[in-house]
Amino acid sequence: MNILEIIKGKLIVSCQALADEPLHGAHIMRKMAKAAKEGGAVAIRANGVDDIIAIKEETNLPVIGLVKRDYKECEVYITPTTKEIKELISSGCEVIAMDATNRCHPDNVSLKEKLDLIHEANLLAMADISTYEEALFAQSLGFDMVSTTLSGYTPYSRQAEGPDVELVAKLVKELKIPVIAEGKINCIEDIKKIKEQNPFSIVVGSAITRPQLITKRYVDAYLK
Ligand SMILES: CC(=O)N[C@H](C=O)[C@@H](O)[C@H](O)[C@H](O)COP(=O)(O)O
Repeated sequence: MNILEIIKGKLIVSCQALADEPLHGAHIMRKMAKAAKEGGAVAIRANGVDDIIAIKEETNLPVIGLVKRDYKECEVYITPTTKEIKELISSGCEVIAMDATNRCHPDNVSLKEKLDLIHEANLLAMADISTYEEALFAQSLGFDMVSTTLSGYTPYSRQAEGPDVELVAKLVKELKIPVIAEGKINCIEDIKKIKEQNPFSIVVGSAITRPQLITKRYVDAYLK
């Protein structure tokens, strides 16, 4: 079965912890992914080659891979250059997720050239976008799917708590390629609202795999 068939109508869990987060480390992310699989996740979104290899070894689930890396004077950090794409191609992931926002990338390589690199390796490409226009552009370039990952994380996109339900709805209506709903889906109510828009699949991250943020929500609710 190809990955699109596997993820259609199902939950993907993002298992990520950066170096400054308590759960950082491939030995922990592999267990997080194992727990997600036991709970019914059909694929994992993961950051960095070490985590991807460990997660694949532990779960054998399809992986949407990315490499988060900061470059000087550049806001783009999700698979920002061809260097990260090449790392991911050798990682064993099935899909490569990359920033497809309308911002300057650290290298002078166009999104189209990066996309071609992914397709030449026989992998699928996910465009992480923040607006409707960026999604349309990604589709016109030939990306295999778009994800609303970056809504709220670019200065010009919607800034609000909770998932961007409106963007998901508009993308599902207007786009021909699969639309993945991702970002700020923090509770069961959010899942219900998003599901009504009929996205191709849903990604949940922090609400499942970042216990420091989960704890904070409970602490805040208790202290308020
Ligand atoms: C904005 C950004 O850098 N998002 C990252 C993308 O890979 C991850 O840190 C998120 O956890 C993921 O998108 C899932 O979203 P949420 O954790 O809100 O469920």
